Amino acid sequence: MTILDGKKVSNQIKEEIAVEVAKMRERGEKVPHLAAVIVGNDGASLTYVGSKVKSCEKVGFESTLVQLPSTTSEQELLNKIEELNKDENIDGFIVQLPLPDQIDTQRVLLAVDPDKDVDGFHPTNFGKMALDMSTFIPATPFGILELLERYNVETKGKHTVVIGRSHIVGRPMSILMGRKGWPGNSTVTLTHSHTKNITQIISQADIVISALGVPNFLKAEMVKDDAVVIDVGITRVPDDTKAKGYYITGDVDFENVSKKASFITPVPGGVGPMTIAMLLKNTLLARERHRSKK
Ligand SMILES: Nc1nc(=O)c2c([nH]1)NC[C@@H]1CN(c3ccc(C(=O)N[C@@H](CCC(=O)O)C(=O)O)cc3)C=[N+]21
Repeated sequence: MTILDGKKVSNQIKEEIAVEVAKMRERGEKVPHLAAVIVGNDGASLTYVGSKVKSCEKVGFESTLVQLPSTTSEQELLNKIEELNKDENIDGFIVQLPLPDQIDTQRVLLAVDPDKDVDGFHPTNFGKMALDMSTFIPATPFGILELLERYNVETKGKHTVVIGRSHIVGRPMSILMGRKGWPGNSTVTLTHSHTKNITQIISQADIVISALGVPNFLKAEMVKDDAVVIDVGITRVPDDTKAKGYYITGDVDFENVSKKASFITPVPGGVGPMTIAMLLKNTLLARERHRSKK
């Protein structure tokens, strides 16, 4: 069994990006600038955005954190997005999800300039991804592909079962694993809350990608021997004995599933850190594209 060490690989990727940024500086070029917009003060969202900003500093990017109150109206957020779209200094930005109820997420995602959409959530970019055109691939699926690639995991002809059809993980992952090339060329089954015989389907999977958010959902008896197991679930479980008052767990019963799997991602330290590294990679790409356009 091999652990797909997202922490380690994400640090390697950040080092590679830092080298590129240092070259940009030496050439006297502008370095990439990422902005993150967060509405409200959800604890987990603040943690993620905080680590995105910290990672920017680590690789030498410029970063801007835009914090708006939870009472922000949709129009106020759209105005902020327009400002970021027009700001020549900003190469890419993200609007952290989920957004408060008074804001229509679809309208917000449509307002982001596709050339600055480093999350890859705009329909233009999502469509390009599905059509194998060059674009920004959503960071979490991109991170999973990168892990499979760096650990030389065979995906061709394999049966990949994706659990969960969210717009930011399950849906794009199902498209990417079935694309031509590697990592891809897989036969994909996308499962969700209305899937019948889900345990039977999972038992046939060579590769399982669980993006459900239900702790301990995936148990050892559900996966076949030597399966590749990717755990995208991240749940904070309240626990008074921990310093932070909670611990983090994935969808997978790691202790037992890891005994059966050929490759497996841990939580924490798996897909999460890869997500951040790939967001930085997309931002570097955005900078390079903006430069070559001028
Ligand atoms: N517009 C937008 N883009 C996103 O990419 C996006 C988003 N909204 N909303 C929420 C999800 C979730 N997400 C994570 C990123 C890093 C970790 C991460 O680094 N996790 C650490 C643990 C961090 C902790 O202490 O909670 C780990 O797994 O090791 C987790 C989750 C990005 N998302």
